Amino acid sequence: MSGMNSIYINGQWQTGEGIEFTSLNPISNDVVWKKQGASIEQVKQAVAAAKQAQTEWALLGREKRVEITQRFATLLKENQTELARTISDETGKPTWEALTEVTAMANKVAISITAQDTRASTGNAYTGDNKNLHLTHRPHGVMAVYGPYNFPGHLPNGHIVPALLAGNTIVFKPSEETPKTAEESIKIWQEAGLPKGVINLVQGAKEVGVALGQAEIDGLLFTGSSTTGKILHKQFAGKPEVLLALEMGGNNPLIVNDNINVNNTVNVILQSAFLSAGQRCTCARRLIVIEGSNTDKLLIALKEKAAQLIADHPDADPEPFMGPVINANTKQALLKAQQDLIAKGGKALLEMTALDETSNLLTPAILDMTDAKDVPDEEWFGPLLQVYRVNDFSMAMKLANDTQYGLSAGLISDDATQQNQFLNTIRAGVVSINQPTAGASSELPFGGVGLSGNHRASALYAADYCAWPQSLMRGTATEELPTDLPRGVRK
Ligand SMILES: NC(=O)c1ccc[n+]([C@@H]2O[C@H](COP(=O)([O-])OP(=O)(O)OC[C@H]3O[C@@H](n4cnc5c(N)ncnc54)[C@H](O)[C@@H]3O)[C@@H](O)[C@H]2O)c1
Ligand SMILES: O=CCC[C@H](NC(=O)CCC(=O)O)C(=O)O
Repeated sequence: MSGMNSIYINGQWQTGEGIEFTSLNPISNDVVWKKQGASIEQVKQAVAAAKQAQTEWALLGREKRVEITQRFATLLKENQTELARTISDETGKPTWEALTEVTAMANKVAISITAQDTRASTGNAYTGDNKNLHLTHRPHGVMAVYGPYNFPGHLPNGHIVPALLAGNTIVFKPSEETPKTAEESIKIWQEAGLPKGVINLVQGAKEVGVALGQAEIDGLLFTGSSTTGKILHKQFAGKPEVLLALEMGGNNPLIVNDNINVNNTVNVILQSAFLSAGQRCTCARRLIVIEGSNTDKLLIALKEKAAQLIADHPDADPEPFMGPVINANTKQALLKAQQDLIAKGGKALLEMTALDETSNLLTPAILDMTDAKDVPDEEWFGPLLQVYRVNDFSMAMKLANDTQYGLSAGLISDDATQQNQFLNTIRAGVVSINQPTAGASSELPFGGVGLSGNHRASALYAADYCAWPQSLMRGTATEELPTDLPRGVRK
């Protein structure tokens, strides 16, 4: 494979014939990857190759598909150091965190196999007594998978593995920020023995995403921003035959009761808000504190410990808590968002600053927005936490649900009544009690309501959107067919 090959179609690496683009290390600004993306014609070829390969892949049988995905998991473990290095190079994530991402990718295989067995079996899934009834699940066909930059390995993998197990073929369009991670992941699939055409890779920015959405695909599995998700949703209106799964962002609330252990609570808040420099879709964006004797103590301790979080390059010594944000535009947008929020009446308990001119390392921001006016209901994807002080739990719940999104939400409280009310009334797909909001489990469904998703949850439930159920009512021999109609026939 020559160095400039960037596109993988029908088992062959090719030079891209589209727009050249670059992925930069977000700390050093060194070039990590620079190649041409796919042309519209290459996108069409990738979809055609996936279509061509699909029937044979589905007929190969589940056992063989399981075997190949398991080999992929083994190879991920064998290559974890190199793949984690690339993830860190492209995203700036600490090495420890990039390694957990590769582990999550490998673990996804066993979880997806079990999920498929229990939720969308390709055998007979009917469990009743009627011998004539059968239930199985069939693949959709060609699935387009769109990835975000924040988990460039794990999140696309969470669509790809279950889709392949179900017998679909894939055209993968990764984030333009993280092409090298995608390239290396595809090479691992290649080594795992995936037949040609079963997985195809088209690199590029938005224009490649648009072209893929206009091609003859049977499903589109998207993880990314609500802005892009809404565009795709409009684009697929009137196309019920295309499966659309949207995993999008959130403006996630975290409620904290007053009667809590301050030190431990601070740790949960920091993990919720600033893990991955706030670049997790489940990160808490709004901290809602119920006023009481601990409030001032909690906010002072939060500010002090947040100021001690180390933002540095992936293998710095001492080890960093977090890395940079993804690029210079995002860094500037976050600094501007902070200014705008302060202009709306926010008070900086801890101000976000750029650590230097050239890298995209930012320190965390904690803004008290209690007296601010007209605060937009927006997701700022970075280390920016808004604080709201409220008088009681019912005000906290009202504010928590005052969002068009509904991805994650958390409560820190030992009060059983509050816990119960929270669970019964919070509008969010991924909820936590006395646990960080970020770090959701792959062993549960993962997805949001409102603007955060379209009710096609991923992780454990990805098996559901990767296949459609086929119900069969099977009679015995034609000889056994009824000799007459049961009623309504003139004799
Ligand atoms: N709910 C989840 O599971 C989840 C997980 C991770 C990230 N996210 C969200 O993703 C966002 C960060 O990721 P991002 O910035 O890479 O998202 P993004 O929406 O900018 O990009 C996602 C993908 O869509 C492509 N794309 C962009 N515009 C397009 C268009 N008009 N048509 C077709 N494709 C297009 C991009 O090239 C990329 O591959 C955050 O909002 C975060 O909350 C959600
Ligand atoms: O950035 C969005 C994903 C964040 C991550 N969630 C998961 O990994 C869900 C589980 C899965 O998809 O397997 C998190 O909550 O940290």
